[in-house]
This record gives sequence, C-alpha cells and structure tokens, in this order.
Amino acid sequence: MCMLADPSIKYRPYTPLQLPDRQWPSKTLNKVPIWLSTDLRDGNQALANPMTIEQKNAFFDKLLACGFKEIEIAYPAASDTDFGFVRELIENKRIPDDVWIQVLTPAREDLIRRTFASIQGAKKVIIHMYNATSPLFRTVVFNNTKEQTVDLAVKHTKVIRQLADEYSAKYGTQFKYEYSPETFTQTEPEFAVEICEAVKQMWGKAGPGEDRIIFNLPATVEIAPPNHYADQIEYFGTHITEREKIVISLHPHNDRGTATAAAELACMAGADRIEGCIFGNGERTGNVDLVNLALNLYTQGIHPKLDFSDIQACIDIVNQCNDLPVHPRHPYAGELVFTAFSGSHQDAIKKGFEVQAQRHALAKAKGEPLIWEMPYLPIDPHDLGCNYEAVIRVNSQSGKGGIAYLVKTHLGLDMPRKMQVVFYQVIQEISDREAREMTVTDITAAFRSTYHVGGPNYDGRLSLRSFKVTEEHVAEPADQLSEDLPAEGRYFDGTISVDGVYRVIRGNGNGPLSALLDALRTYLSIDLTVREYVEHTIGEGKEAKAASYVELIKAGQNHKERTEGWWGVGIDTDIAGSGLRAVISAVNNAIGDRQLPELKLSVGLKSHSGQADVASVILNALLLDLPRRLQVHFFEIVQRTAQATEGSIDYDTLTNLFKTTYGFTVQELPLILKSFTMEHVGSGELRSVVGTFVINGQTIKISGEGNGSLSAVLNALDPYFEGTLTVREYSEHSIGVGSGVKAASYVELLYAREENGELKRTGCWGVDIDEDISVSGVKAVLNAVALHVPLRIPK
Ligand SMILES: CC(=O)SCCNC(=O)CCNC(=O)[C@H](O)C(C)(C)COP(=O)(O)OP(=O)(O)OC[C@H]1O[C@@H](n2cnc3c(N)ncnc32)[C@H](O)[C@@H]1OP(=O)(O)O
Ligand SMILES: CC(C)C(=O)C(=O)O
Repeated sequence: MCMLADPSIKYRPYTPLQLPDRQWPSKTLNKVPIWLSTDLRDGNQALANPMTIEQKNAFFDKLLACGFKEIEIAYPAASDTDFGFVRELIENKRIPDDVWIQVLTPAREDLIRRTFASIQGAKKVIIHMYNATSPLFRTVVFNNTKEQTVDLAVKHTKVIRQLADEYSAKYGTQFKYEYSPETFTQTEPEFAVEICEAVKQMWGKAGPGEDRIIFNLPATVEIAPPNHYADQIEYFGTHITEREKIVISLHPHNDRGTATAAAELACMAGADRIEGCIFGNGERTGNVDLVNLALNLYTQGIHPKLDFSDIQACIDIVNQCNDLPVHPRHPYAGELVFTAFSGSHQDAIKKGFEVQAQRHALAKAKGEPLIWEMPYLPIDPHDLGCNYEAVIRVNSQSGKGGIAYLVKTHLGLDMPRKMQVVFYQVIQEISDREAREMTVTDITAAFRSTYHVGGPNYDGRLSLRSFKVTEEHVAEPADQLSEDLPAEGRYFDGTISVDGVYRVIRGNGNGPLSALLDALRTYLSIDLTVREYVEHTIGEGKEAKAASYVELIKAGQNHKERTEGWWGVGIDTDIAGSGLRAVISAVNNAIGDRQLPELKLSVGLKSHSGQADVASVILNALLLDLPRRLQVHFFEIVQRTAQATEGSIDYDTLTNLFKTTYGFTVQELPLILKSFTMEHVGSGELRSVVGTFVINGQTIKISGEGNGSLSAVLNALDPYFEGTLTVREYSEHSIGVGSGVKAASYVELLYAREENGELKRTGCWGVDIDEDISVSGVKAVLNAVALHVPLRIPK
C-alpha cells in the first residue's frame, strides 16, 4: 500500500495567517486585472519540446489578437532560440507600440547582461528578475541566509537599474521592473515584504501609474487553499510601503487544482495583475488559466479586455504550439462543456431556449438588454464563436426534450408533446440496442424514416402523388360523379401509391383530412380517425412551409381514452397539403405490414368505386393520370363494353380499350402527324403552324393560324372537314423525371356540324404523349379529330 494510514507523519499542513481584520472576504470581484501571458516563457519552459521560433511567432500573434498588452516572450539567457526569437520580434518590428514585452532573468550578472543584449532596440520592456526566498530554497538550493538572499536580489537589481538606464539612453527604451520573490507562498510574509522593500529601494525609480514597480508574488507551488493565498496578498499589500507605487502581481500555479480560485480571491485581496497561460499550460499542473479567469469575469457582465470570440482558434494554436490537447471538460473551451447528454439537462435547456426567445423578443421591443439566463449554460456558446449544434447530444441517458430540440433545430419541426414521447421511444430503442451516442444525423434519419418525410427515399407503403381538395361538388355533364360524392363538405380526389401500385381514390368529409380518411376507408379498408392535430409554419416569407402533425386512432374509439394512436408528420407549401401528408404518414405507421385490399375492378352499373379504380388501372399500366372528366367519359365506355360480360373486364382489355378509344399511341389512324413547325406571329399573341400530315393515306402540307398552338392546328385542318372544332378542355402532366421525362396531353374537342338540317355537337377526347410538350398536345388533338371527325381532301 502506497498511501499512508497517517499522512501527518509525512506531510505538514500550511501555517494559516493570523489576520483578524482581513478585508478581502467581503469584497466583490469587479475590476479587470492587468493580464500577462507567460505562455512563451513559463508555458514554454514546461514543454517536453520547447517551441520553435515559428511556433512562438504564431503564438505571439494569437496573443496579440486576443488583446494581451503584456507578454512574457522569453527567458533569453536560456537558449539561442529564445534569444533569437526576441531579436526577431524587435528587428522585424512585430511588437505593437502599446504592447510591453517581458523577459525573465535569474539574479546572475552574466545572464542579466545576456538578457539585456536580447532586447536592444525594443520600445517597451519589462525586465523580470527572480530569486527564491522561502526557507527551503534558502537552505537547500542557495545555502543562503536571509541577509544573503536579500543581498542577491538587491545586488542584481542594481545591475538591472544600471543597464536599464544605459539602454534607455542608448535606445530610448521604456523600462518597467518586475521582481519575483520566487516561492513567495512558502516564504515568511514579513520576509517577503522585507526583500521587496529592499529591491524597491535599490530600483529607486518606483512611481505612480506607468512607473510602478511590479512585485510578482508567485504561488510557485500551490501548497494551501486559495483563501490562504488571499491572506498572504492582503498582508503584503497592507505592509509594503508606498503601495501606490506598486503593482501587485499574481503568478498562481495549479498544484491543488485551485489556481483560478486563488487568483480570484487574491484579486479581491488587492492584487492588480495576473500572470498565467491560456488554457493553463505551465510547470507541472500548469499556470493559472487566463481564459478561465477572463471568461469568469465576462459571465459576471464585466468585459475582461481580452477577446476569446474565436475560442477554437485559441485551442488550435495551443494544440499546435504546445502539442497538448485541451481537456474536453475544460471550462469554456472543452469540446463537451456546452453539451448535455442527460434528459433532465436537455429538457431544461430546450425550455430555456424557448422561454428565452420569448423574453428576448419582449426585451427587444422595449429596448432592454437581452439577458442570458439559461439552465445549465452559464455562457452563450455563440459569444465564443461556437454554435448550438453540440449543446444537446443524445445517448441512452437522454430524454424526449433533447431529441425534440434536435429535431426542431435541424429539421425546423416542433413536435407536439405527445409525439415527442413516441419518437423518444424510437430513439431510445436504437440507442439502447446499439449502445452508442445518437448523432444528429442518426436522429434526423430516424425521424425521416419513422414519419416518411424527406423525399422519395423515405416514402412509406402509402405515398401521396397528387391531390385536389374541392369545397363544391363539381357537376359533370352526365352527372356521373353523383355516384361517389355527396352535395356538401370537402372532397378529396387524389392519387396515392400503395405498395408501388397507383390508386386513384376519392372521399368526402367535413374537412380535407376527413375526406382523405373517407377515401382510405372506401378504397383500402383503412378505418381511422383524427385524435390530435397541430400545425405551424416553418421559415418566413416566400420560403415558408407548413408543417402538420396528426395522431390517428381506430375509427369509433373514444378520443379521450388512452387507446393506441399513430403519429404522422407532413410538410408542404400549403397547409392543406401538409395535413394530408401528415395523415398518410400516420396511416403508414398504423398499417405496419398489414395486407391491404388489392385493386379489384368493379365496373357494373352499381359500382361505387368504379371510376377511380378504372383510372387507377390506366395510371399503373400507362402512367396516365386522367383528368376527372376523362375518367367519367372512359368509365361510361368501360361500362358499355363490360355489359356483355356482366361488369367483368380484365386489365389488358381495359388498357387496350383506352388506347383505341383515345388514339393513344395507335399508329393506324386516318390522320397522322409527320412534321410541323410552330411560330409566334404578329406581336406574339398568334401562333402559326406549317406541317406535313397524312390524311387518309395522302401526304398533305397544311398551314394555319390561331390564338394558341392547338387552335392553329385546328384552323389548318379546317378545309378537310365539315363543321367546326373548338378546344373544350386541355390538360397535361409530365411522366418520369430527368432526361427520360415525357409529356402526356389530354384534349377534349367540341365537334359541331349540321346533320339532316340539325346542329349536332359531340365531345371528342384524344390522348397522346411525346418528349416535346407542344408535340404531345398536337398529337392529342389529331387523335381526337382522327377518331371522331370524317376527313376529306378537297379537290
Ligand atoms: C519558477 C520558475 O519558473 S523560475 C524560471 C525557471 N526557468 C528556467 O530555469 C529555464 C531557463 N533556465 C536555463 O536555461 C538554465 O537553468 C540557466 C541558463 C538559467 C542556468 O543554467 P546553469 O548555469 O547550467 O545552472 P542550472 O540550470 O543548473 O541552475 C542552477 C543554478 O542556478 C542557481 N539559481 C537558481 N535560481 C536562481 C536565481 N533565480 N538567481 C540566481 N541563481 C539562481 C542555483 O542556485 C544553481 O546555482 P549553483 O550552480 O551555484 O548551485
Ligand atoms: C519566475 C517565477 C515568477 C515563476 O515562474 C514561478 O515562481 O513560478
């Protein structure tokens, strides 16, 4: 066993100071200290591989960028690299006029002279000399009495004073003198004061303001709790003479892990300046961390006069120059410090962001400051150049709040509370099963596949292809629709894909959602009803979209009972579309892998779903999404054809019947298009067509003009038939995507002519496809003409 049962036989406790009237505990930290970065000296000397000149240069630039005005750049007598770096900075004029460089030297004349040699030509220099003053060092390292220790400091201060005067005269250098009674915290307090008094006297130049002498009182080794350091600083500050001519500087090391606290309490005790390193590099456990100290002030609403707006750049420079990582839990800078994995933290942060957004909106309107008040986050990550992306990360310890926050942040979807609970279980199950953190990508992918949003890759068994919701019942000439639709409410008329097969479905209800549910009940025996519905917009202005969330339950169940429900999400440019998509999404979750009724044709006279089913067959076979009036027209034809077979007709017969009825891709018609050109004429409103057609086997060149391309073609055909032809309905849609896309055109012409002295009118439909949309329209017109209008070639 290594640790002693009674450590008091080996370790002595520190000796507390008797300060009956100590003041610092009732002080508040509200003053920004003078910062000195010793990254390039104390930080550097603690590295296994001290920095190269290039690394020191990069680090120096970063310290300037952060706003440091005092930087200890080297121990010039230590190495050619340190000496050379100081020379390079000076010779290359890389030190801004308002920045003091500081150089460290021991109390040895040869090394002091070497140190001065390094700073020739510099504008502002702090010469920093140290010698250890504690009993242990006096006896063990120097073998000196107290008097000899004072003498060492005073003698070398004298050398420094002489050289400083010489260099000021020769180079115009402005000097400050810093003296460190090294191991101050282990030195008798009265002796520390005594030696500093002697040094002050020998320096002889201490004055107020810029002329103050700096007494740097290091916790070379941190040996006591932070309050003890504060006591020592208060003692020093109240016992040294000419306090106004002195800068009391701190140099805390972190051996007990309390350097930050020690520095803060010591500032309360009167210190003016702090030496440290960014992220706490330095001998052993490091110097006090200046980022930590500065940001502690910042979160109290005090600007520290150091800028860590791009904290990652500081981390990078430290990684690169010190070859040391910054701990993931490091205050303010660690990779995980703005991250919550646990459910209750995430929940509080999510709520915090929501409430804060409202609070900030109010404060903004009133012109009041936007105060940061966030559970678990003492600082806004944005202020340090970080984003909120990593604030919430999800694993098996997480709850619904955090997951909902990520879905909201990354997909813009604000799930209703009950849905959050359901989706949380989905994520929890994956996280538990795979025993790992769920990344944002995992969560958004799981959301998309659970609710079938995000494009065709996430489609469920059912997906909505196209739809129309109407308020009024659309009256048809033959009033064929009355078989399907009642006279009031909302009507859903759409095409969905069911396990890859297209189905044309229709229904009606009080609103669009119930109309769709009615259609699903009629055509697919899916009998569900809405228990909860919520919607919101995503984004603003032209880019705005609607998001809808719906929970479905089995039809006939009590909405208030805790019965099973299925959630769905829909996003669309319009609110009706998003609601319908949400229903389809929820239906997908409700049906699971249950078998759905297949498309069965029933075209008898009493058929309820016949029109839509026939349209479904054509859609699946030919990819033609028939306009509503054409569905009606074709259904009549199908019914007549199937009369002989008592309403029974197979898919192939039906498809062929469609082709021959509308001339769709039929080759041998009395009117065939060979070629044509269509041009704009006049000021652009008119179209002119010139083409070669085959009429009754004879190739003929024809030409004509009209308001549009279809009427131009009809006018060109005028000489070849009796009566008139006008366009009654035209529609088109694309088939496929990308380079293989085609256009399908549907046209209904009204053919009027006199027969036996009577005016007769017939509606004639034609359908065709082509790669070129204007060609498909012309071909559809020609099909309608060829099938219904007797053509003749005039002599
Ligand atoms: C708490 C601190 O961080 S203090 C700063 C510490 N930083 C460094 O030491 C880095 C740079 N140091 C060096 O490069 C070398 O130590 C040098 C160039 C300064 C001196 O090197 P060397 O002459 O080889 O001596 P060494 O490194 O062994 O130092 C020990 C000697 O210096 C003396 N010494 C130690 N500190 C001081 C001081 N502040 N003033 C005067 N002498 C000192 C020791 O008593 C010892 O003397 P001795 O040889 O007579 O017994
Ligand atoms: C040189 C002094 C200030 C020092 O680095 C220390 O005591 O830690």
